[in-house]
Amino acid sequence: MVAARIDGKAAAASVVERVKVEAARLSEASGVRPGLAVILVGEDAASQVYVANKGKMAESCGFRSLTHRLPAETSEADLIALIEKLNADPAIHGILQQLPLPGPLDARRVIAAITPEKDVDGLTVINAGRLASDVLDEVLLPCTPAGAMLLVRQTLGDDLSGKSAVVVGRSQLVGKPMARLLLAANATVTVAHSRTADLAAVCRSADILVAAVGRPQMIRGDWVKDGAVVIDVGINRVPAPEKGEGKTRLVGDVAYEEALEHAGAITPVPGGVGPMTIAMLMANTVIAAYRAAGLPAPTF
Ligand SMILES: NC(=O)C1=CN([C@@H]2O[C@H](COP(=O)(O)OP(=O)(O)OC[C@H]3O[C@@H](n4cnc5c(N)ncnc54)[C@H](OP(=O)(O)O)[C@@H]3O)[C@@H](O)[C@H]2O)C=CC1
Ligand SMILES: Nc1nc(=O)c2c([nH]1)NC[C@@H]1CN(c3ccc(C(=O)N[C@@H](CCC(=O)O)C(=O)O)cc3)C=[N+]21
Repeated sequence: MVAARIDGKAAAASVVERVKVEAARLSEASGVRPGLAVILVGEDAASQVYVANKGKMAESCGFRSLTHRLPAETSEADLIALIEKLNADPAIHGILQQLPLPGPLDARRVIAAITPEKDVDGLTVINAGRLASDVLDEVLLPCTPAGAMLLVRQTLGDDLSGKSAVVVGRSQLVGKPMARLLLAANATVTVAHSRTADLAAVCRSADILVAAVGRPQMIRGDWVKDGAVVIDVGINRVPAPEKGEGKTRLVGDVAYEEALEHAGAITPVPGGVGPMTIAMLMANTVIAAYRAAGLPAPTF
């Protein structure tokens, strides 16, 4: 079998088209323009790229977009003071604190300062709790699992009854919320992690295999059940001497070429889940703006 390639770039473009329409509708109904504030502390190279992409995408959606770049030495008190100012600013509907934070800054305390209604990364305890408790009409979902789930639904439909899903990774940002979304769609879900015994055998049981580990090409082709849908969340930069000295390329957590021989459908890296993450951030911002205006929010 040769797998179908799941085109995350195209799916992301269609989400962004809907976001633009919904933003225009909101502006007509209430004069509100969605506002997104991104906070970047320090100089993390990868984060710089994501932040620039997010800002460009927000502007193309017609949002007000602000990026706060703070030096790595910023104190926790100053960072939290900025977040509190943004919490109180009626022109801002979404606040995204780029992670990881440098040095002594405590991500848990910083994230906790964000008002849950503006938490477009879905990382506050309140939004994690809403997802865990099926309070889905009020939740803001983490963008990456929400985007990955859209790709699953596009491939298999909305109801995953009778399907087994394996999520490799249990982070707060990706693995755990992904498992909860698959469960909400009626899949039978297993969450694997670094302490799992015989990971290859666990993966082979999956009709839907989600890799969110952060280890380049760890999941081999023969770990993939024939016909499975493979969602590769991993973004790993590896040396690419074939492109020239010192060059790098992005690979996922799945050995893509090998997995192509087994999977029914698979997301590439780049061009899979990554673009969906940014599209879902725009979707969350427009959802937060509708709710702030007291209007029923669109669903994606
Ligand atoms: N496409 C996108 O938009 C995004 C991509 N990413 C990428 O997704 C990947 C995962 O990110 P994130 O969840 O934040 O990462 P974390 O490092 O927070 O979590 C990694 C998870 O993988 C598990 N793990 C590590 N090594 C192994 C192993 N050998 N076998 C099985 N499980 C293992 C860990 O297990 P344990 O809990 O036991 O330590 C942990 O649960 C990264 O490559 C990241 O760059 C992240 C966010 C967005
Ligand atoms: N608070 C927080 N929220 C995040 O969502 C978050 C974060 N911190 N820290 C880092 C990770 C990583 N992440 C990516 C987003 C987009 C692409 C993306 O657009 N990728 C493109 C290509 C990127 C490229 O070429 O460099 C693709 O896969 O096709 C990748 C990775 C969000 N993260």
